[in-house]
Amino acid sequence: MSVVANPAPTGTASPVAAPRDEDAHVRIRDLRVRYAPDAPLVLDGVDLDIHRGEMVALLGASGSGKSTLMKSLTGFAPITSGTVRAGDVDVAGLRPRELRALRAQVGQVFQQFNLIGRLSVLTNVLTGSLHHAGPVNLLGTFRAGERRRALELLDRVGIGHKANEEARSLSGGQQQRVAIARALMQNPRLILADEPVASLDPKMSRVVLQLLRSIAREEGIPVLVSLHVLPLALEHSDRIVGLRHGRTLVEGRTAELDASSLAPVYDIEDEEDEG
Ligand SMILES: Nc1ncnc2c1ncn2[C@@H]1O[C@H](COP(=O)(O)OP(=O)(O)OP(=O)(O)O)[C@@H](O)[C@H]1O
Repeated sequence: MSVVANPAPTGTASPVAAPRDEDAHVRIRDLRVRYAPDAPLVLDGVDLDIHRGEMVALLGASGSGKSTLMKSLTGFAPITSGTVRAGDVDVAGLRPRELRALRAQVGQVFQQFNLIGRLSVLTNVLTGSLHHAGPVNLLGTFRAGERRRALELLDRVGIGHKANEEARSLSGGQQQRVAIARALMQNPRLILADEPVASLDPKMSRVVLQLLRSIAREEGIPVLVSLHVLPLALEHSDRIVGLRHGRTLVEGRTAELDASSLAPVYDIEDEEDEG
């Protein structure tokens, strides 16, 4: 179970300890990250658990460390101290080959979709399987089983009828669903979605977030999603973690949080006081 943080008084934000479950798929403990030896800490003692079947929303002002926290799970951020575990893998100190294997198991979804626009929707989804394969001719050599699976996934995200269209001809919301199908094509053990709805209108944002949450629930894949819009986090997550200046300011079950308990995450006056 989790606790609702008592938002720290102005200027004294502090991490909040919540009871931890040793079975969590993701277990981050006391993570500190700095990008260069003399640079300031970007993450300063962050703990995070994500369980199977759970969608956790990451909130925080620009620069609070959300992307860095996600990158720590795929070895793209330097782990200065602390532990980062994904499944049974300790991310710090992995060799390049081990890192590639880890990344193959993590589905990633980004704000800008990152599709190959001139290729078909189906081929874009199929590229998700390349994480587990050697170099392949993108246009010809996917196996029939992979094509079937890609079509199933396109149906799963609601755009099977678009399979043969060029990716660039789709709307933003449809492209993001292609990106999610591509992530699922990896058979991921974890999905990281870094501001996946920042380029979408409110209606499409809801569609995409509902889809991610249903994937978490129905496939049991843990999902970590960073968001900028507080009501979306309150509507579409099981748990919320609010970062501020690289520290956990608020953490709790979404059902136990509301806009006022999360407001300090974005408290601008607080920043001015600290300056
Ligand atoms: N590769 C890097 N090298 C040096 N500094 C970095 C690097 N990546 C991020 N930072 C710094 O780390 C801090 C946190 O950045 P990060 O992107 O993690 O924040 P964020 O909360 O995701 O922000 P946003 O919401 O704007 O994407 C920022 O001060 C940023 O400049």
